[in-house]
Amino acid sequence: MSLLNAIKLDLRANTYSKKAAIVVVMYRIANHIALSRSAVIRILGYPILKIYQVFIVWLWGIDIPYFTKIGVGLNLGHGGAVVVNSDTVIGDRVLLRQFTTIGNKGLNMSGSPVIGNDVEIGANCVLIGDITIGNNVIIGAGSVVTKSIPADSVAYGNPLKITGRTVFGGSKPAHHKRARNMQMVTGNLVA
Ligand SMILES: CC(C)(COP(=O)(O)OP(=O)(O)OC[C@H]1O[C@@H](n2cnc3c(N)ncnc32)[C@H](O)[C@@H]1OP(=O)(O)O)[C@@H](O)C(=O)NCCC(=O)NCCS
Ligand SMILES: CC(=O)OC[C@H](N)C(=O)O
Repeated sequence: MSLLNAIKLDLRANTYSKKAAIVVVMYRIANHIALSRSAVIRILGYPILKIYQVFIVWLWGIDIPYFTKIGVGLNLGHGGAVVVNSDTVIGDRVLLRQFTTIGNKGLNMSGSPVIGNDVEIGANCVLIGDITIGNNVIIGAGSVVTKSIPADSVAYGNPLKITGRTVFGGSKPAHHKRARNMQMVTGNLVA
């Protein structure tokens, strides 16, 4: 997909906060430069990487390294601080809410989460280690996730409990709208 099309999808996902929209577009451009095979693009784009590092990472505290692989339609919700290890892989249309950390289990330890498509992560979560989060997963606010979560699950808490399954009806462009329209089918989670 072209950079322009990716940016269009990112902008569409971040209508809630202009700050989030700016961050995601800046990330997308910086990521494109950082991973470019062209030395010319990497050299000419170097100042943009530094601007991203200073303004987005240091000043706004949205610590998503520009090397991190993230699919299109990343939604940063309110645009609050997050920390994501650069080894993390994030799929398409993921909602990453404020004050969440995604990373490894310790200094110099390898193994960061791989997150699928259409995943919604609640505020104040911690996802650590060599784990996989399947497609269409909802992780509740304040969860500590140290184990993989299968696709189509709702999970929350510390220790984490898988409490239901996500069933999405129809196809809607904006992920957060889609999440609101979903039905959760399980014991106490019938919506
Ligand atoms: C996980 C979640 C999607 C479940 O929503 P829901 O289906 O409407 O769940 P309910 O409110 O019916 O709660 C069902 C039970 O789970 C508990 N529960 C819900 N979310 C929880 C969470 N994140 N952590 C711990 N327990 C939770 C409720 O207290 C309730 O317990 P009870 O049966 O003992 O009363 C939602 O609670 C959540 O955490 N969303 C994240 C949203 C977010 O981050 N918002 C920030 C906005 S800025
Ligand atoms: C991004 C967005 O829709 O935010 C609304 C709400 N605070 C939430 O996080 O779901």
